[in-house]
Amino acid sequence: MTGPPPQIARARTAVRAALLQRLTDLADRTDHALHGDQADASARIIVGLSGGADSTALLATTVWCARKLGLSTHAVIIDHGLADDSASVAERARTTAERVGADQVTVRRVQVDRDAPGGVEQRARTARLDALDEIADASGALAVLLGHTLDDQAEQVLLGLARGSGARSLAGIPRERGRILRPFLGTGRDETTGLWRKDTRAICDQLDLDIWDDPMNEDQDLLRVAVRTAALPQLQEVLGEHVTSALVRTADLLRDDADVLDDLAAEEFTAARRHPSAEDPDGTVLALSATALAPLARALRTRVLKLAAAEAARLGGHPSDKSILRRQVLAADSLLSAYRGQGPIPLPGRIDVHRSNGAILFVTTHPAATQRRPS
Ligand SMILES: Nc1ncnc2c1ncn2[C@@H]1O[C@H](COP(=O)(O)OP(=O)(O)OP(=O)(O)O)[C@@H](O)[C@H]1O
Repeated sequence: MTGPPPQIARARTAVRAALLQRLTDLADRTDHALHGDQADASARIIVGLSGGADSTALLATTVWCARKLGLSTHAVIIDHGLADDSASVAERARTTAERVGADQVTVRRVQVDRDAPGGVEQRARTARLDALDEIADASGALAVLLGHTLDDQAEQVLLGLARGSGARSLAGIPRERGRILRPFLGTGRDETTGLWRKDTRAICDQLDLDIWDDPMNEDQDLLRVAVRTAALPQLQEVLGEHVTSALVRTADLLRDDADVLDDLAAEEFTAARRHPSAEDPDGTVLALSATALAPLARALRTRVLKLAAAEAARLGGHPSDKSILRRQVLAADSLLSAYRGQGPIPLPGRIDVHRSNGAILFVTTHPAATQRRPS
């Protein structure tokens, strides 16, 4: 007896591993005993289906694996309403989902404002993830699976390098965040545990599945398209075919480093934080001990400062979606590493950072909070 083609076998291993890991994590957290390999038969796995090759291959594989594990599969197709034919594309995906045997199929229309400032692509993504989240909440889904591939990962790392990003950003797209899982990114142990775009296409060919190539992919996210169609192929020509695998490996190595550094920084942040003082009973001024932070390595100091800035913005009611620029972090860090009476240093989220009496103070400049600002 011959087994399935290698791409299908690899996809099954990847999806099964991701689902089992999720079930184990949930069982550890809730102390629910798993009955061998089997879980609650009504437990749902949502698959985000665009109708493209990646998510179609993911759905077909998930239906197969979920049945073996006693789980049910719910395909969710988000219609962003951005193209004239978006409803018929969604219906086409619904037909495919029914054909591969999804237990439930939902098409959800979302509103995406085409004319608002900022990228329409980003707004569509946010609306899509919000809708998936809402549907997952409503059905109590155990996991939401997305079809990102190793090619997406390599592109993400290259885009990060082009921006001069640090370890967290070069760690790329996470395999798992809460209930969101991306099984085709593999386990991280080596790239052969994941799937490339050519593999998902091969799976759809082998299973004779109808797939839809999004024409908007070509003009929406221009930088990403340039990386996909020009930069990466050229890099492969000059440096060798292996370059995409190498970029994926870089993401895996840096994710390990970033995880350790972020954990350490969170511990240092907690240890350096001073409790609300008499002058600031509401705790809207966030204070850190400068003496505790100064001896730390810069990689830790800057992470602690970023954590503090995010927390201060939250306390002040101005969580910022702008990330802090490197030069802003270094300016704040100079209050620790090269203090000569400088400051205040402005940061996103309407924060000013001062040094005073052996403390680094993050003060929100929101009018309601300014009244409580220390002198
Ligand atoms: N219209 C859609 N409906 C449901 N799921 C979708 C839709 N579009 C994309 N997805 C899911 O998201 C995955 C990634 O798609 P794509 O690469 O187009 O998104 P992206 O915008 O890069 O996503 P991300 O922001 O997560 O990186 C798909 O494989 C699929 O699982």
